[in-house]
Amino acid sequence: MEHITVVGASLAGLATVRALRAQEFEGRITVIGDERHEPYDRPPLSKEYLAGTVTEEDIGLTDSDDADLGVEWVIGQTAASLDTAGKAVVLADGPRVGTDAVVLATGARARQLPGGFPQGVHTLRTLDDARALRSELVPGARLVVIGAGFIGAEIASTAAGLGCEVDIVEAADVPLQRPLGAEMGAVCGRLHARNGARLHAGTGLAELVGETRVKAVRLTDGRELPADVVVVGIGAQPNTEWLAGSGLEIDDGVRTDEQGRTTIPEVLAVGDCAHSYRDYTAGWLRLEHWTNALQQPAAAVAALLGREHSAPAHHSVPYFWSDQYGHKIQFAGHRTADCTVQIEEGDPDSGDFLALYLNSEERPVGVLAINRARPFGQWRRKLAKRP
Ligand SMILES: NC(=O)c1ccc[n+]([C@@H]2O[C@H](COP(=O)([O-])OP(=O)(O)OC[C@H]3O[C@@H](n4cnc5c(N)ncnc54)[C@H](O)[C@@H]3O)[C@@H](O)[C@H]2O)c1
Repeated sequence: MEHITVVGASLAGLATVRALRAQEFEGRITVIGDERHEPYDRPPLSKEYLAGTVTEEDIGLTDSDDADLGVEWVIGQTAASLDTAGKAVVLADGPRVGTDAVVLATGARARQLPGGFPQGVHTLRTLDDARALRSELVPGARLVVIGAGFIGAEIASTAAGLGCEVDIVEAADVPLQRPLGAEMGAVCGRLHARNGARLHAGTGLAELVGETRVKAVRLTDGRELPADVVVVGIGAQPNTEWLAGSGLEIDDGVRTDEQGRTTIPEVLAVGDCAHSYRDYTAGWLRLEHWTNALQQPAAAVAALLGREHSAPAHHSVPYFWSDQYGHKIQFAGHRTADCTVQIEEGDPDSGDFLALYLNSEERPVGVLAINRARPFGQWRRKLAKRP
């Protein structure tokens, strides 16, 4: 194998390149990325970068060691199709990048509302999105956030800290219901009220009011919330449309095994765009977590280079964290519908506690902590030891 092409120049793409060199691949590497920026870290976009406490330079992911990776960066260019038979990635403006293998690391994008919308309505996924939103979050601005998931909650928290008036609209009965369940989702929901943001749960967006510029948000329950700025944080979808016709199995992401192998040899997928069979959960999961984008590529590269036996298997426990109103929320493991929650230490209402998720056999399969990083780390390691 002489030339490997990585499509996607964000965390998973960069982690792939680093893993290729760390695992002694000495051939040519090309990285294609459609954003016009070098790889940067996304978690600060809804937190410190939005708050203005870190700069664009601070969130850059590459360091001086990366200069030695010997990579050809094709930045600001979109891959339009994958010709698996002809072994090439075809760029949107025509050129073909011939290659021996491809690692897909195209990530996901923010789900958009259908139809057009007036000015003042934002999504947040990219640095350019964050720049545009940041300029609007001035003290006293009335912000309505649609969706109280990770993005919505973090932006609400940052905006409240900047002196904005914040309303959050959540379709489910509590925020973060899918990852955390109803009981702990409600605990996270109470953080908003305690910090001056109004959470409207169990209702959705009916209409954005305003012709050229947004003025209000009309809810499905008939209420109208005045708005100077609106953020839509209603989930993400994998960037895989360009792979239609490639022969890859696509179903909410590119289907892969634990190591990122697709159904086509020499094509792998990693990070947010990969819908992988996970040994840890004995099921299919498309993880949108930073840690997965960082870790999965090393295993994928080992599989690609035929070095699985010398590289550690990728069985890591799913993990995410979120920073909201000065609270560090951390979760590891996998919540299933039959889980019950047991408070191990602290008190959920104090915003400082650790809870275990027990399956029907009373075995811990997940751990949630707010502001309890140390015991959380111990539990995370214990969960990782589970077969
Ligand atoms: N700390 C973190 O891990 C973190 C932080 C920011 C972003 N992210 C990533 O960013 C991506 C997007 O995050 P997100 O928060 O948009 O997705 P999400 O899936 O976490 O949350 C979306 C929320 O919007 C709600 N919703 C959906 N449609 C709605 C509607 N019409 N009206 C009101 N509510 C509606 C859902 O019930 C859900 O609570 C994900 O990939 C996420 O992992 C992660």
